[in-house]
Amino acid sequence: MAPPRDTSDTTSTERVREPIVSPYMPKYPDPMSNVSKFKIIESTLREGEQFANAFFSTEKKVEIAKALDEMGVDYLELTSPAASEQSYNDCKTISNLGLNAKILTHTRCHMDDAKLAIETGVDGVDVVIGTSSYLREFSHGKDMEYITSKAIEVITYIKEQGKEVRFSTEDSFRSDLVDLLSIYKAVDKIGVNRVGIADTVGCANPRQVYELVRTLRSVVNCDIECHFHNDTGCAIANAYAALEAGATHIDTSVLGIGERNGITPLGGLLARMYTADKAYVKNKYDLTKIRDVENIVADAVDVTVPFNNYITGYCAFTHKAGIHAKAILNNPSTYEILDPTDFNQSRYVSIGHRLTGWNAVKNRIEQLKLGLTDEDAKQVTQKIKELADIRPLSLENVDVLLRQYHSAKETSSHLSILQSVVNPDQLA
Ligand SMILES: CC(=O)SCCNC(=O)CCNC(=O)[C@H](O)C(C)(C)COP(=O)(O)OP(=O)(O)OC[C@H]1O[C@@H](n2cnc3c(N)ncnc32)[C@H](O)[C@@H]1OP(=O)(O)O
Ligand SMILES: O=C(O)CCC(=O)C(=O)O
Ligand SMILES: [Zn+2]
Repeated sequence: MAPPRDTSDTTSTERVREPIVSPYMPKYPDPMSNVSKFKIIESTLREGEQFANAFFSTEKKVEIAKALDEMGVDYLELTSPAASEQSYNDCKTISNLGLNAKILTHTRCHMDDAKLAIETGVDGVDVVIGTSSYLREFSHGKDMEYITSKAIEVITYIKEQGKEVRFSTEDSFRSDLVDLLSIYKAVDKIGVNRVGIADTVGCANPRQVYELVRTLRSVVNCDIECHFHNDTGCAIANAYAALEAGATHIDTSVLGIGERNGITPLGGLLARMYTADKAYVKNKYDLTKIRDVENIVADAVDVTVPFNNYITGYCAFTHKAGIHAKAILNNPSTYEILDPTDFNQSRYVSIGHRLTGWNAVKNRIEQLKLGLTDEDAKQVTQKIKELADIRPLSLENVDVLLRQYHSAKETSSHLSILQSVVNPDQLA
């Protein structure tokens, strides 16, 4: 049994933890799995610009690019230079910042776009074209034969310019498997750096992702990038399944912003991967910067960080029910898989409500150094519950109650103590 821990401060983040051995990790690691050596292609400045609210000035793009670079993301993907003159200039500006992250831009499978991309000085080009029957018929109108020969022409050109190149099939999960494997094989043969799988409409589930990536892994030698939309809530799980199956790169955006309801969020992916390989994630990425990056982006696109956001949601590390609170105060690992201190976040134990328990209240009494007994803690807990049945209490309300109980105890007989403490209206 784990020994009890120091429980002194409900907001303290300085606690020693047991090493966490996840029961879900395979006993014998799969050599094809990349959960311990993945790379992040951060696409806030490409996919994120496709979010309905997004308008990024050059200055804002530079600020976001620098913040993501400081966090340690491997790549930054930028909007196509074909989109507008400013987009073209922004590719140049960000390529010239001298960041550690490699700079990519994202283009159609077209020579004109590829040439523009090269002009901007990016490190690499992410080329994409739809292969599903929907997109072949209603988007670009090209058949697989045309797509394959155009892909070979564009990839060859980009490689000749000494740049990194990735070829991706849009709407991969609604594309024909034979078509997919044949085109990936063809581009792998001519030395593409990565192939990409895209769940453009967010229809895939983790099992389908695992199967497709595993199959592809046995067909190509190059790296495999994956891009998941979140329409049906699987974007993080799909990214994880892809890495387990052998994908090497995952696309993210800050807060998941993108077309419709977006893609795999950077913070959510890091939370998931931290659980799988804490050392890799902590050493590679500066997790303490997640909140700052999210605030910059939330502010830029005029949204608030969701209350239940991974890591940074306002209640992500708040424990409420009495049973949870007691155990958390003894050992945070009981109800936390993420250590808030690793993310520069604080843990809170909420006590001003009807679900509270005397152990949590006792912890607060100790913090306030009121020197009450366990019996006192139990009695005052009952009073908190009584008041909180009418409305929740703030921590300040609870503190007033505890201090009043403490002074009443010093001056009154035991039985009158609880009658002398405030009623909820006085706590307002
Ligand atoms: C799933 C994704 O998110 S993919 C990335 C999406 N990103 C963007 O669209 C970037 C922003 N886009 C733009 O600024 C514009 O759409 C541009 C500059 C790319 C093209 O603009 P326009 O020339 O006015 O064409 P429009 O947007 O109406 O239609 C897209 C054109 O690209 C073609 N096209 C679409 N996808 C591809 C592709 N992957 N490869 C090659 N051509 C393509 C279409 O056939 C169509 O060509 P058309 O002019 O012969 O009809
Ligand atoms: O280039 C890619 O792989 C992904 C393009 C995209 O945004 C999508 O298909 O949703
Ligand atoms: Zn997308």
